[in-house]
Amino acid sequence: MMVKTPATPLSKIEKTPSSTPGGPRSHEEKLFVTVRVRPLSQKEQEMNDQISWDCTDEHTISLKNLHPGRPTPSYCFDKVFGPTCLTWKVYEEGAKDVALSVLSGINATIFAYGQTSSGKTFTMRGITELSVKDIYEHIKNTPERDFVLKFSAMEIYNETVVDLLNRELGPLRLLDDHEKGTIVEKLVEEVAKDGEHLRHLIDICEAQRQVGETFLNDTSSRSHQIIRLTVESSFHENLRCVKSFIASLNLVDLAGSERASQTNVDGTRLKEGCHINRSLLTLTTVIRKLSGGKRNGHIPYRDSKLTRILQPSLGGNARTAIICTMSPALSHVEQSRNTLSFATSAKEVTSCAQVNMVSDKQLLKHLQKEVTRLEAELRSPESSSSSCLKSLLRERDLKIQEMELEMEELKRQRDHAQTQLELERIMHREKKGSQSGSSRQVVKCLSFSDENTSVSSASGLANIIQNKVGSCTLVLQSGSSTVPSVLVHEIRKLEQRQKQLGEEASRALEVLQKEVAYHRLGNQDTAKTIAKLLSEIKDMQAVSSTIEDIEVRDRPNLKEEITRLNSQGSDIAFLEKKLENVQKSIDKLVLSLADNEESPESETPESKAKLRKKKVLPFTLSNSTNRSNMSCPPCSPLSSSRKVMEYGQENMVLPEYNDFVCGGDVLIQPIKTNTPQSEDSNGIPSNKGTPGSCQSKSLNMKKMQKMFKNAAEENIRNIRTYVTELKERVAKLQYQKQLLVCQVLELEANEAAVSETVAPDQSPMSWHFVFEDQRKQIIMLWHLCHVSIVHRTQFYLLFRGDPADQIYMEVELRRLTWLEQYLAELGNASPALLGDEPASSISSSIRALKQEREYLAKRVSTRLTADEREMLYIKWEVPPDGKQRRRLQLVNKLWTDPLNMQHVQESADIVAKLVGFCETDEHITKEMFELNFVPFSDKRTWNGWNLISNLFHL
Ligand SMILES: Nc1ncnc2c1ncn2[C@@H]1O[C@H](COP(=O)(O)OP(=O)(O)OP(=O)(O)O)[C@@H](O)[C@H]1O
Repeated sequence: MMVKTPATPLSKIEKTPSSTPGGPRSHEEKLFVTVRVRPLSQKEQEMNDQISWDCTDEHTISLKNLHPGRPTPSYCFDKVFGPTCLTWKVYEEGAKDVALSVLSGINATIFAYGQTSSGKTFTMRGITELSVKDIYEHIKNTPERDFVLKFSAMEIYNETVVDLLNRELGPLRLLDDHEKGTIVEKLVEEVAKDGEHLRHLIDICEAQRQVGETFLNDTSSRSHQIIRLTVESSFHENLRCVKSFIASLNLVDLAGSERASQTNVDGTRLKEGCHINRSLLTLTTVIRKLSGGKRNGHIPYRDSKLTRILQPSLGGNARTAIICTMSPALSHVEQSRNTLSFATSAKEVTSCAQVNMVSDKQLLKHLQKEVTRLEAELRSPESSSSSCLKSLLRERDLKIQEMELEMEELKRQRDHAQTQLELERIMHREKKGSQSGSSRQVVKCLSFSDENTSVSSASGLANIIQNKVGSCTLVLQSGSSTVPSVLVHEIRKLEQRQKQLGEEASRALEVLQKEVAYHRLGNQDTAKTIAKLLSEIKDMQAVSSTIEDIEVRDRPNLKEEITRLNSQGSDIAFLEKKLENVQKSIDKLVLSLADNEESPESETPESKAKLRKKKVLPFTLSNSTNRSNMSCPPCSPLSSSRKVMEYGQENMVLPEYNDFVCGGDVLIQPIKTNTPQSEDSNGIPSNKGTPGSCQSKSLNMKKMQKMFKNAAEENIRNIRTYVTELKERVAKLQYQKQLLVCQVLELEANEAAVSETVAPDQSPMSWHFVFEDQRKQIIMLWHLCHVSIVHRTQFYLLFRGDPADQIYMEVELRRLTWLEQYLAELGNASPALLGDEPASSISSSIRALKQEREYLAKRVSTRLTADEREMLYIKWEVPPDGKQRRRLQLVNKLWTDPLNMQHVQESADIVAKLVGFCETDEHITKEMFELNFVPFSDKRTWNGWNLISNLFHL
């Protein structure tokens, strides 16, 4: 079956093999990388800053030739947008294609990267707005598909993930889901009703975002923001849901990638800077590693929350567009070059997007969820469907009450007529007694509805009846005698009334009889469904017990166990299929029960509408909170129950239902409405089989309805409980299987890691990359953990990338990682839990570092010449503020910018000079770093080391 392509032209998407019908196929493509240069800002203009970049053509950007004679670096990208370029163009040419992939079931991510104030937020706002507009436009133009849009948004601030729709939730955890990858626990997902609602949600998130003022940007975004639009779409053919897609579009506005020292940061801002840059450092590392080919060893996605969340977008199952923003100003040249270098790496990264079709299994899960939700709704007293059922029952009760009242009225009128007739008879007898001898006789009034004996035939009577009504004397004379017309008229009226009463009573009775027959049919249907359910459950029991048998067997080893469990997959799938059938049957049962309760007479247009709505519910794909139009059509149960209803309404044959027994009681006796009425000894018509008996039948009817309902509900309850138990068993088996798979994977991973450490199979080139990477991480961790700068210097200068350094690097990295986590935990723990001791570890480290700097500052005058000092003061921009302060200021600037390798190198050189360390010093050996951080203790040779040992006694 062909999937219709979207109406809006999605040129590239339609061409990709991934969007071709017939199943998900992956499509490899490079990340789409563009660069946007903003105009000079007001501040930059005021400071007479120069424009230092040329957008040579729409793919190339080059640094202006400031030093004639030297070569000018230039960079090529998928697109380069100059300062005059408007956002809609950036969207059209740099993001639209990727963004709209989400409509074809392909994950997409667009993110903006660049230093603070380079225009990331400015650009992403426009891109988000235009994407939303196009997505809704597409939905409007594609009526053959049903769409549901879900919105969520999060912020990563200081390595903490927060929900931007509900900050109250506090920090959110990241969980690993074997199907979906990393998921953010408890992240609120809101269904967007329309474009306006979506924009409102985006505004809420904007307002919630952490913004702090930095030197470069008055409204600097200090956090990474991810807006996620999840699009579910399904395509229907002949009222059947044929294909469903699900994909997410991530719109990511990263925090500034600037160097901490450049943003005039301290305190809180500095801490932010470290975290922001740590995330970005990991992002850079990930991109760099991916750009070198995926086989280039381990990709450290897990090193930061940002990269964990964006993992699928970084070389995974997503199409990705990166917009790198930059300032044109000369003062930001270094940062802009960093940005361009990041963009250059990103260009080489390949992703492998595929169409995400909702598999039958997922659909089944979804439907099961839906069933559970509906069941919960049914159980809850306030649920909509149960209140709907209740109102139907109320309607039914009212109808019955009305009918009972009507019967009462009919009975009353009949009694009244009989009394009148009786009265006339008595008067007639009196008259007869007083006029003995005359050939007069009382006209006998006839029973209800008996034409042969009706009073109408009395018109030809020859008898004279005299009666006195009020002031009139009514006389009926036989033969030629005259009959007063007023009396005849009265009698006819009575006759007519009698007849009407009889007819109305018959009609009322017929209605009740139809209802009874209708219930009987409904019951047959219910019984059939229950029988079918029981047989299905038997099947399931058989499969389930087979699986359980296998479960208790001995397990030779994990791998065999996995193979065995995999072979059980089909059994589990069979069980799941069966479960689905049972669920459907239950729903059918519930529906047919509801149908059966619906009397044909009480089927008002409103109740019909309710009924229709109810029938569709179990087959709706989305939950009730989704104002979804994505529903599968009503299926088979409806047609059968509808047939029953039609039969009940039109073709009902009044039953031979003497045999209709419920709980051993014969509930209804056969009633023959056209049987001639019998008379009692006084000639008064008998009540048996007359409308008078309808009241008691109506009561029986109510009783019967109740019994029906209770019995059916009890059955459904039992079946549901059983199905739930089976579901739990299946889930347990699945869980055990996953657990075992995880164990095996972990074992394999450990084995691989061990073999890698023992016998590194790395080329010198790849070791060089690993070394660089690890060194950067170590430098960042030293900074975060307030490690002694003497230690940093010694380590930095000793380990320069020799392959033999690998083990030392590994050990240092592991220890620092542990240390950082330990400090972070201390930072997060409540003071009550900490007591006095550990909290002081952090501050004592900071104190020790301060003392170390003071100690080194004292050595500035002894270890450096006046010229050397002066040069350093100029180079490190230390103003002449008194001797001691100047020296300390210089030392305080050392080792403060962990991202700037030049700064790190120069800091290390100065500290080495101050402590008299040289790499060839025979007392300082690499071995001393192998097992612990407390190094060589000979103070004579290495005066700084006594401080270091304090630092690591945490
Ligand atoms: N292309 C552009 N045209 C005109 N003005 C721009 C452009 N890009 C950015 N700006 C302006 O520059 C300023 C900084 O932009 P923006 O806040 O988007 O930077 P940012 O990179 O998100 O910064 P931060 O990382 O600190 O949040 C804003 O006043 C914005 O309006």
